[in-house]
Amino acid sequence: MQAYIALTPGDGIGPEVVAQAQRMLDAVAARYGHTFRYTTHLIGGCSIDQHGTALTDEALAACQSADAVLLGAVGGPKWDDPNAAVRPEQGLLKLRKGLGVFANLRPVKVHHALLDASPIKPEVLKNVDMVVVRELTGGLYFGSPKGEDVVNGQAHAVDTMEYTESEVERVVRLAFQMAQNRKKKVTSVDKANVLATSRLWRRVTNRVAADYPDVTLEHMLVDTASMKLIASPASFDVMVTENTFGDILTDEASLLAGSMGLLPSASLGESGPGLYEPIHGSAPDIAGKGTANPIGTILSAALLLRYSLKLEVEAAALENAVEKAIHARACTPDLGGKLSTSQVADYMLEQF
Ligand SMILES: NC(=O)C1=CN([C@@H]2O[C@H](COP(=O)(O)OP(=O)(O)OC[C@H]3O[C@@H](n4cnc5c(N)ncnc54)[C@H](O)[C@@H]3O)[C@@H](O)[C@H]2O)C=CC1
Ligand SMILES: CC(C)CC(=O)C(=O)O
Ligand SMILES: [Mg+2]
Repeated sequence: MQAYIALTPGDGIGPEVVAQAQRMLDAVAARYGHTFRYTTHLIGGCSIDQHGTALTDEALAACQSADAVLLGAVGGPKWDDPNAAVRPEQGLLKLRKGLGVFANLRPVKVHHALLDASPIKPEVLKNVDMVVVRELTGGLYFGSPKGEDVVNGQAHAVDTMEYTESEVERVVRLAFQMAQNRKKKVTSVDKANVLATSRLWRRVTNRVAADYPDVTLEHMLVDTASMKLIASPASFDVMVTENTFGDILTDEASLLAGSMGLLPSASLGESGPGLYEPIHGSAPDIAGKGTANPIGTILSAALLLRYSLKLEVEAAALENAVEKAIHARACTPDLGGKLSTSQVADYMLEQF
């Protein structure tokens, strides 16, 4: 097949990990007789430096016309001035909104060869295989009003958590559909004892659940969920939650797998290109050192093959290459290995 993939490497380790994922995609194309065409676009701090904005309309339009978008990460200390009018993260939010990708799927698996890489006891990690479905284009990151002003002579800031019924319904429905093909359990995470948005979330989830009688639904408050994720992670199958809760809970969940550098994500909408990115940020503390773990981005490329290009065999082959590398502990220092970012991909390519 012929496919057009837009690359948005971004800042910090973003370009380092996207380069390795692109090498893996090229290997897939060569082995299975596909042609992948790429364009590369600035996003985040590098776009601010060049264009004064974190994502130009032209870059967004190019991503919208692609079959899929593969992103690295945005941000870094250079652009962290609290007084700055433009921030790198605005580019990422504009891209997610512009692509309409409301559901961010973040699978969390524990590889038996990495049990010692996690601070959690091995017996607790047994049978962990879950996916967090994070709402991605609503909630606190997008609600209005948002911003700073002065009230009664005092600096004042506001962020707004808002959701409509249809925004909740579409992402919850997707979570139930995923659960039907998995262990048939949905855990909906909210803060319904305090937040109005969570009470709406819970009501809509209960209504949607009636359409999926084969799936068990449990509701869990987010504070409890953050504890259970560490205490009994194997009890989860599909966890569905709003934007901010999902953002935070998945960084926590990366500890189960062993490193922030391991977890991939796929962001999907009703139609149009999907957006694929590791769950981590631009990791300024290791940027430029060649030690970033590329696996989260390579697994994101596998999800791109699966969801956007419908190439299941190819996606599984890429995941298998990652499995082999992990099994052999051909890994970067975050997993106790000695390999560089590109050497991890070298190893996978040799086995591919
Ligand atoms: N999707 C995105 O583009 C995101 C961007 N950010 C931005 O990234 C910048 C840094 O944020 P942090 O809070 O430091 O979060 P981070 O996710 O970049 O890093 C957290 C920790 O995980 C490690 N880490 C992350 N990815 C890794 C990888 N692939 N291999 C090995 N170690 C890895 C880092 O070295 C660091 O110690 C900030 O500007 C933040 O706004 C943060 C999260 C997501
Ligand atoms: C950088 C933020 C906009 C979001 C984030 O941390 C994430 O998507 O994981
Ligand atoms: Mg995050």
